[in-house]
Amino acid sequence: MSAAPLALDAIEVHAEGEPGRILTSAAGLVHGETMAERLQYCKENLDWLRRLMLHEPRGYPGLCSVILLPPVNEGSDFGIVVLEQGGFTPMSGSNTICAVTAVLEEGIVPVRGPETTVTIDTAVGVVTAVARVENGKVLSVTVVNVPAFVVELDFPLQVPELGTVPVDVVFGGQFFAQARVADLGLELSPDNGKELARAGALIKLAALEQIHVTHPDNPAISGVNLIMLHSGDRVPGRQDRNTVVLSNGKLVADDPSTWTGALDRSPCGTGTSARMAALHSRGQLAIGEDFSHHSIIGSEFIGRLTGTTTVGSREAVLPTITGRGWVTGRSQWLLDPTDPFPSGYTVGDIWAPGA
Ligand SMILES: O=C(O)[C@H]1NCC[C@@H]1O
Repeated sequence: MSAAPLALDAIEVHAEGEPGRILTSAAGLVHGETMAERLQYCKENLDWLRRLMLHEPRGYPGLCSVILLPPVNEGSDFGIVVLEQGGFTPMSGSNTICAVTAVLEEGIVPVRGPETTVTIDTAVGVVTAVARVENGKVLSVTVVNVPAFVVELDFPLQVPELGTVPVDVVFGGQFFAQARVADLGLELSPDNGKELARAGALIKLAALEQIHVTHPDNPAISGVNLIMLHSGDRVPGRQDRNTVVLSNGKLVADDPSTWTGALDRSPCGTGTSARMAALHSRGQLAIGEDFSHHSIIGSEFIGRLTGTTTVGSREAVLPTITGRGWVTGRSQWLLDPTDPFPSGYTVGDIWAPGA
């Protein structure tokens, strides 16, 4: 008799265009008492699972995923660890919106009223989300994110091919380097996706070498993870827009021309949080003001800063992000013991070498 395949249940969701595969039965694979220990366990032991889900033949370059976990804090509904193409991450806005939409619409967490508050443990702290629900349908999710803070504005990053690119180094749940797209001679249009992804790859390679950042309260969270290209100074009446370039596998330092990143299809929740911290620091966004942030496909998150705080010795802001999620499918993913690709595979036509 042959051994049974590994079976993982999932709810497929997208938040303003960004796909998130919510794994509802993978918690048994993750160990650790705290969320930080669980994230570390995933990084050290479960990269095969990340690649199994996100790579071919079960995944695609634009896909993210989330492992739903039992809560570690009293009063929390569940915990999350996020699987992105570049690795495991502690927090993600679009993926939190996907997870909250999935658990409420599929009855994993009960709907407690037309405004249901869900409390989520992450490795960067407790995040709450308020879902507006009508007849079982989640209309929108407001994520009350962890504090966001600026590390440095206009850091002069030396980027091969692009020259000196001023970037804001900012934390919004993960670390970002954020550049004005005009400084790269590019425009934020879906048709420019390849050029934007390539510029993001070049900036990320440079950022990994030249920018060294660590979260003051959580030394395990370090290094620039994502690159945002944005529309620049906040100008009244002009639409604020951005794209975040997601690492698609390993960056190949000696041959960035082969790199094939994917752009976040949503306006990026952690990126929008970080962007609001930079705008606030520049005097371009007040506490309590709505910040309408559009993605490369024109979808929108509404961000808002609800107050200020400190993180370590840094001034920080308290961001919320509101967006919508839609369930696109229910799935069960199998891994047969005889499958010759137990952690999927990638091919250089659509993936980075070494992904
Ligand atoms: O919304 C966000 O924060 C994200 N979307 C995909 C990658 C980032 O984690």
